[in-house]
Amino acid sequence: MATLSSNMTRSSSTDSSALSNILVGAAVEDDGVSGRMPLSTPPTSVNDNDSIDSAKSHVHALNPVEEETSRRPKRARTGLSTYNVKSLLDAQEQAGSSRSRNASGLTGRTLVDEEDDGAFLGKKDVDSTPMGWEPTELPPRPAKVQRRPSVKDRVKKAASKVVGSVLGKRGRDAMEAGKRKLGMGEVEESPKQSKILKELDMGPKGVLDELDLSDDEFAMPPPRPAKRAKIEDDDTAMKLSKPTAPPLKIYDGKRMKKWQREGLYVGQNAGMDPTKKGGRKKLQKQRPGTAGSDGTGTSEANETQVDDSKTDDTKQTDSKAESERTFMTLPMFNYLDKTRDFTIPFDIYAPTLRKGDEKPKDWTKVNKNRLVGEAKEIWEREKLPNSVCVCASPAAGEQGCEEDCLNRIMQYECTDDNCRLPAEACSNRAFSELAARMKKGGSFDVGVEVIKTSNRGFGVRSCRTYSPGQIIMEYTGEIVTEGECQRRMREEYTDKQCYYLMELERGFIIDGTKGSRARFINHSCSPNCEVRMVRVDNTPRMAVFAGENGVMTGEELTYDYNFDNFGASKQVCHCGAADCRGFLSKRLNANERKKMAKEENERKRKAAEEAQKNAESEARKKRAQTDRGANWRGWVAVDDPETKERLKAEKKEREENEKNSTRAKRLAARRQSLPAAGTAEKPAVLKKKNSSRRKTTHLEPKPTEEEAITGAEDTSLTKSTSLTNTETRTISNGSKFHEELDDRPSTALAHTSISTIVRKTEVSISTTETQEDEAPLIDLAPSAIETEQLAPLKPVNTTMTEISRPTSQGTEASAAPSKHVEAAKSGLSRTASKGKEALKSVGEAFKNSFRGGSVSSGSGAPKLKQSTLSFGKAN
Ligand SMILES: C[S@@+](CC[C@H](N)C(=O)[O-])C[C@H]1O[C@@H](n2cnc3c(N)ncnc32)[C@H](O)[C@@H]1O
Repeated sequence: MATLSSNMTRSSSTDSSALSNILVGAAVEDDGVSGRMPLSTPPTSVNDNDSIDSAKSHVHALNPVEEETSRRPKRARTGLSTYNVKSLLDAQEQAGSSRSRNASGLTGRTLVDEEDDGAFLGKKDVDSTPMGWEPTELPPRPAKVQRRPSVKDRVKKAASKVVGSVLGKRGRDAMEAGKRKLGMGEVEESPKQSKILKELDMGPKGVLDELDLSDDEFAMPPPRPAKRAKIEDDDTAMKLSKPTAPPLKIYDGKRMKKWQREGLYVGQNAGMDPTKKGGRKKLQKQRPGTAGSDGTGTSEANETQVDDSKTDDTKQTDSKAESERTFMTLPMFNYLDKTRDFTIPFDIYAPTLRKGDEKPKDWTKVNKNRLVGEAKEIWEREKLPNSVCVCASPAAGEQGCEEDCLNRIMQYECTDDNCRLPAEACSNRAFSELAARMKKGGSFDVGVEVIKTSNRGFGVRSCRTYSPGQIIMEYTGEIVTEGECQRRMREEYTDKQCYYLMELERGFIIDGTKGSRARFINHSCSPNCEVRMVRVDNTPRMAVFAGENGVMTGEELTYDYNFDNFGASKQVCHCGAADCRGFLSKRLNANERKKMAKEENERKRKAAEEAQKNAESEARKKRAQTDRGANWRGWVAVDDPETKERLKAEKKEREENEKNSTRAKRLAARRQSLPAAGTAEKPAVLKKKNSSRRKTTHLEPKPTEEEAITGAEDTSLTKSTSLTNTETRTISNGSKFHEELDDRPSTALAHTSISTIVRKTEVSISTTETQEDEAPLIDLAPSAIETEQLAPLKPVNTTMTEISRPTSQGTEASAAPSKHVEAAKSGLSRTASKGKEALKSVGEAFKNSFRGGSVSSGSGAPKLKQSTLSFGKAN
């Protein structure tokens, strides 16, 4: 067994810190090198597997068998004990637990403590080893171990480079002084800066307290210089600093919207929502009167020049729009489980078709017009001579061939043959612009896509912005004659819901069934596009142009179909415009609109009347149903003889019952107690001479159902019955009123009397007229009318005087009714039931007497004197 020496050695085979095999009390005899004392160095690192396994090695060392297998150098192994490094590590941890760890996660401290200025492992540390030995003598101080500088050290070093001579002095005062010394000048501290400096100043060991923290370091990093911004001289710098925007055009003294030529969202501002109708208006409000180029090419020089003319206002608006452009915030976690609507910022929204979006079937895309059949021959014969425009060269930065260009007015596109201006200075070359765009062929250049709408089939959406009047796409298809078009409609398209026919010019029609995307453009009464014909190289072509407000990215393209409806049926319009005409119909001029409005009003009035009538009849039906009561069994066909029989029997039974009822008996008794007709005393009112006329009107309830049924069989009888009953009922119910009437002509009175009889089922009006110079009349005494509790009724004398009326036939005509009146009088005076007949004849008499004679009044004309049918109170 090897003995332990008080000397500690390090394996000579190691010369790095990683090699930390610590040998204690090397056995000299096994060493092979007698008398040579090993160098004693402390372990330098515990980050060494071999070291960690040293305990194991120790065991091995004690075991000669195992020792054979060990790979350690024989010199180091033989008869040596090692430190239990693990224990040492534990001890070290305990001693220096408050110290910081290095990047490897371990303390980074060695047994040579920096704080102790490199002092060797002290007694305290050695005590903690389980070796059970005491160092008797400390070896000489070893050379300082080289180690990697810590982060802290490196920061300090960096700081020292910055502030140079002030290194070592702590505090900002010293730093400022140093900076002054270096000629860096005084720097004003911002509040944020001073706060951070204060924090860094804390404690005597503030690591960063000597760093120079100027305002620049807190500010946002400066924008990256443009790659090409290698500024040669001041002039170039000036030029580069100017933004390169498309030129602004001044129209009517107002600036208009700026339309750029590149990018999906050119000309659109942040904050606008192309999916909302008000978006564009809002945008225009924000930027009133801003103008822009029409999207056709202008030179860079022009752009710079026009930009110079930008007012401060425009610049401010631009910078505002710029500042509005914010990044979309990241979703917060607590929003993930909530569903809510949000608007995607306009420049993130990409109107692109997605997988699975419905695509039109039965569509053959044809991007060029094709002449079909007859059309070809006629087409070639009808070539028109070319016109030439005389437009002057435009001023710098402007374009020529504007609104007053002859070619434009004549619907000709300018070409090198008919226009003297160079292409880039001419604004009337829409189709050539379109051709250039289509040649590029990118989705931005094509600029539209076909989408499925909710209620109008397919439609077309813009994938970019278009300036007002800018060409969007050509309407192409097969060019056919009118005859061929008719034939196709009759024979080929009978089962089609949509036609894609567009009149190109007189006699020619473009059938877009096989055509470009333009055929899918839907109608709107308030459209954002228009379709125009333009002759290009003498060939008429049809194209869709942006309307006067331009078109925004994502908007659906629409134009006014101005449909001529040949058939009676009109298609309902779903454009959703505020001023929608309601149908896919023709646009009307002012007069036509007026006429249409009038007709529409009339139609509405009639519809309202009809509706009211219907409502009334419904209400009547309802009322009748509720009035019928529980015994109502429904309608029966009166044509059915069985039913008729049954109804008659029922009616008879009812009448019998009524006759035998107590009420009937009471009424009969009352009737018997009345004085006989013709012998009744004069009512009080007759004694009173009254020069004024008085009219008493009784409102009568509607006829009962029974009466109605009876009425179907014998109208006149029903009327009479009704009248009699009415009179009786009216009085017994007390539902009455009377009104004082002014003097009125006797003819009117005659009318009233007639209406009393003829319209007896509705209202019964009995009129009393008293004239001083005439015979006494029978009337109700006022007291009787006003009395609440009426005395028992008695038949009263019905006196009717002769009625004379002014007719062309003279007195003969008036004599006729008087006969009937007499008859009625006698009838009435007998019994109440016979009175019905009498009244009927009276009615007839009146009717007859008025038939065929015009009523006139005059001093010599006979007067209608009196007509009274009344029941009065017996004295
Ligand atoms: C030239 S096509 C337009 C493309 C069509 N939506 C499609 O799916 O093929 C015309 C037809 O579209 C429909 N349409 C267009 N605009 C409409 C509107 N504003 N309201 C209702 N239907 C409309 C009508 O059926 C019309 O006959």
